[in-house]
Amino acid sequence: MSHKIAFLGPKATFTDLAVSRLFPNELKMPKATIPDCIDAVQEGEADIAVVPIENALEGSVNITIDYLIHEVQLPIQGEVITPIQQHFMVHPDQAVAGFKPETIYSHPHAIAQCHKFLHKEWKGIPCEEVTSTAAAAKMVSEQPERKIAAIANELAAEEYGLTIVQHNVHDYSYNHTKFIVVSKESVDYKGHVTVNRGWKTTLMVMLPADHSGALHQVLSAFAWRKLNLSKIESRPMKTGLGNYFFIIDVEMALDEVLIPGTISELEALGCKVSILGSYPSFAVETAVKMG
Ligand SMILES: O=C(O)C(=O)C[C@]1(C(=O)O)C=C[C@@H](O)C=C1
Repeated sequence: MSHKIAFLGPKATFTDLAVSRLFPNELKMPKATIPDCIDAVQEGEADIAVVPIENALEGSVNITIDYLIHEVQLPIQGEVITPIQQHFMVHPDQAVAGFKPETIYSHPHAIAQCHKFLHKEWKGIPCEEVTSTAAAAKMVSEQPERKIAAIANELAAEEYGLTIVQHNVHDYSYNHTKFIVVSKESVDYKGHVTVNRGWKTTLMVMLPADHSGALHQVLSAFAWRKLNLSKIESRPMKTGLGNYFFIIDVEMALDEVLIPGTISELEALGCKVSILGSYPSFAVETAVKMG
C-alpha cells in the first residue's frame, strides 16, 4: 500500500523535490504550511510529513522545531539534506528589457538566502513573504499583468510557466537545506536515491532553573562518553525571558548503553530530557530535478 506524504506545497517547492528523492513512489499531499503538514500526520490524514528544519545560510526553521516541541509531539524518523538553488523568475509577458519589479515574492528563508543579490540588484524593491517558494511562483503566474517576480527553484519555473531571468541568485554557493521526516511509525527507505550518512539521535534537554554550570555539565555528559554532537541549539520555552530548552543532535543511533547512560546522568542533574527521534540521515548530492 502506498503511503501518503504531507509536504509544504504547492507542487514544486524544495520540500516537494526532497520528497520525490526520498519517496519516489508514494502519494504526495501538498499542504499550505508546516503546521498543516505535521497536523495531517497527527490526525491520521497522512502517514508521513516532510518539512524543512535547517538551512546552511539562514539557520533553523523555527516553526518546525517549535511546533514539534510545543504543539504536536511526533518522532523524527529520518532526515535528508538537499542542495538549494534559487532563481529569479517572472511571468513571460514581463520578461522584457528594462523590467523592474514592484514587488518580489518568496518564502522568508529563500528571501534570506538571497539578501546580497536583492540588495545589489533590487535595492528598495519590497520583498513579500509567502508560504513557500512555489506559492510565490504560482502567484506570479496567475497575475501576468503585474510587474512582480518570484524567487523559487527551476521546477517551479517549469511547473508555473515562468521565465528565469537570473539563475543561482542565492548568496553563497554552499546552500543546502535539511528536511526531517516525521511519522508515528518507523519508515522504510527502500528505493531512495540518496547517500546514507549514518544515524543520528535528537534529544530535547531542559536545564534545571538557576543551576550554575548546568550547560557545562550537560555537555560533559556527552563529552566523556565521546559522543559526537553535530548540533546544539537553544529555543525559548515560551514561559519567561531567559527560559530555554536545547535541541542536541548526537551522531549515533540510540543504543542501550551510551545514550541511555547520558540521559540518566542529565536527569540526575535535574534536567528534563526527551528523545525526539533516532533516525537515518540521507544526502542528495546533486541539485534535484524530478523525472
Ligand atoms: O518554499 C519552499 O520551497 C520550501 O520548501 C521551504 C524552504 C524552507 O522553509 O527553508 C525549503 C528550502 C529552502 O531553504 C527554502 C524554503
